[in-house]
Amino acid sequence: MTTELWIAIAAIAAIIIVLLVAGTVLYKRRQIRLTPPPELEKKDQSGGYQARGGFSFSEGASTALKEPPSKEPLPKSPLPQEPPAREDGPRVVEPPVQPRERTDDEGQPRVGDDASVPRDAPRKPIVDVELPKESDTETPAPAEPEPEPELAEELAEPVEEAPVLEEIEPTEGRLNRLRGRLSRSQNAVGKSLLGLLGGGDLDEDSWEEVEDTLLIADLGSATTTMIVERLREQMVARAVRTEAQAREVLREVLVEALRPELDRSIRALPHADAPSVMLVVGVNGTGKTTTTGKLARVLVADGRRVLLGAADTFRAAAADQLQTWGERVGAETVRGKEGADPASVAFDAVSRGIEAGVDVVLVDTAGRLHTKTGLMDELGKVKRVVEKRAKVDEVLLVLDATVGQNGLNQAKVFAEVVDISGVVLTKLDGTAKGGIVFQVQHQLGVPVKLVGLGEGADDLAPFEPEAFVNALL
Ligand SMILES: Nc1nc2c(ncn2[C@@H]2O[C@H](COP(=O)(O)OP(=O)(O)OP(=O)(O)O)[C@@H](O)[C@H]2O)c(=O)[nH]1
Repeated sequence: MTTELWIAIAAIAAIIIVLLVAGTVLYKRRQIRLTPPPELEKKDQSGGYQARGGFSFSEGASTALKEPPSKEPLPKSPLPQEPPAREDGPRVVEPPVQPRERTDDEGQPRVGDDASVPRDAPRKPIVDVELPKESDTETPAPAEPEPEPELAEELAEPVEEAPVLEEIEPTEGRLNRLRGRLSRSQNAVGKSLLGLLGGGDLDEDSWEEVEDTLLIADLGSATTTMIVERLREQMVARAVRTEAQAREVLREVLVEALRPELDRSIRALPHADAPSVMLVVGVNGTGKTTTTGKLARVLVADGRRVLLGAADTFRAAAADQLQTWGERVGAETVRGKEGADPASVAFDAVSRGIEAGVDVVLVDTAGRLHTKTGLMDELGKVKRVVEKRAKVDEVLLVLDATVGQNGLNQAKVFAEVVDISGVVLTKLDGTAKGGIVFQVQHQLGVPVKLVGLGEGADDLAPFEPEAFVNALL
């Protein structure tokens, strides 16, 4: 072999070595390799959902008050009239407005379902009993013999005790107290994300797993794609090399996806000449009545005078339930007869609220609505009619976090019917799919303002993106 040939072989070998080195360097630059921190950090396993503040209330845009109700009769929904009292003893009166046949699809009706019998059927007629005149009460009734003492005890009507006003838990730092509730359900998502992003090389398979984790947590495909793209982009741009850096990027990307800049204050502050008016809407069973009650407590604790309107007239128990919530904090409840026009009850409640000079009127509406037209008629009318008396400042849509995509589809229909201004995500304590928060905001275009984290009276907290993500991670 000649010297030239040896030189040529050596040159080729040198070129191959240079190419190999350059290739490896380029590959390593593109590859995200995370090195674990030198010492394993001892982390608070409970999630650490730390609330920085309490509930934030604001005043809605200025309101144009109309004339008092006597001057402005309701065009379409006259208030249910009491039948005139008759002198000839007790009689049976049919309810003034017959409730329509409603579907009750295991308590979770879906938009578009056909009508069927509601869960509370059959309904009892209302017995109208003539009240004794004042003069009658003074003369003892002679006919009935005195019952035996023990029997008298049994027959005695239970004495209605004045409701005892409850202590309301301070609203400040409420998320902090409820931290365990949220973290129990959300931990799985956070842990698997950190597990994926915190260990070794991030190849295509790892990113697919990240995507799957987000999808399983109910973030939806659009939000998932957006988050994964942003994560990849940020990890490369910031040359992330350690687990701590990865955690920080993940935290920032998730917070950003929750749009912390949105106004999440509850428009509950009164106007100069009228109370603030809030409608609580949503499919039945999502927690509307409970949320209305919890919100009333928060407002009372904040020193506000609250009036409740039980416009869910399809189920007598719903009005009872709301009234009980009101009594527990000393708030008056305006209710109509079962099956009455929800719009007229809502109108009545707002009128009463103006008359009584309260700060805020919370109206609980019915969600047992099955066709979009029915929903439009019902809910649209409630809002229109109420606005004859005062401006509606806030329409809160209550959404059950455990229901997932179906619940979101229903929510979209509500959002098309009334302009919702905020979402309350309930039952976040009972699901590992808290990712619905991301989707709700993305798809409905309104902020999640409150979260329900339990069945307890004070298990309602303001939603704070940063606190939520911190708990997640
Ligand atoms: N775990 C949990 N349960 C909740 C939460 N919010 C409400 N609930 C429960 O959900 C159930 C339904 O709540 P309601 O307030 O009656 O629901 P609704 O939407 O008013 O229902 P209808 O009156 O039938 O229209 C009740 O058992 C509540 O205690 C929450 O944040 N967490």
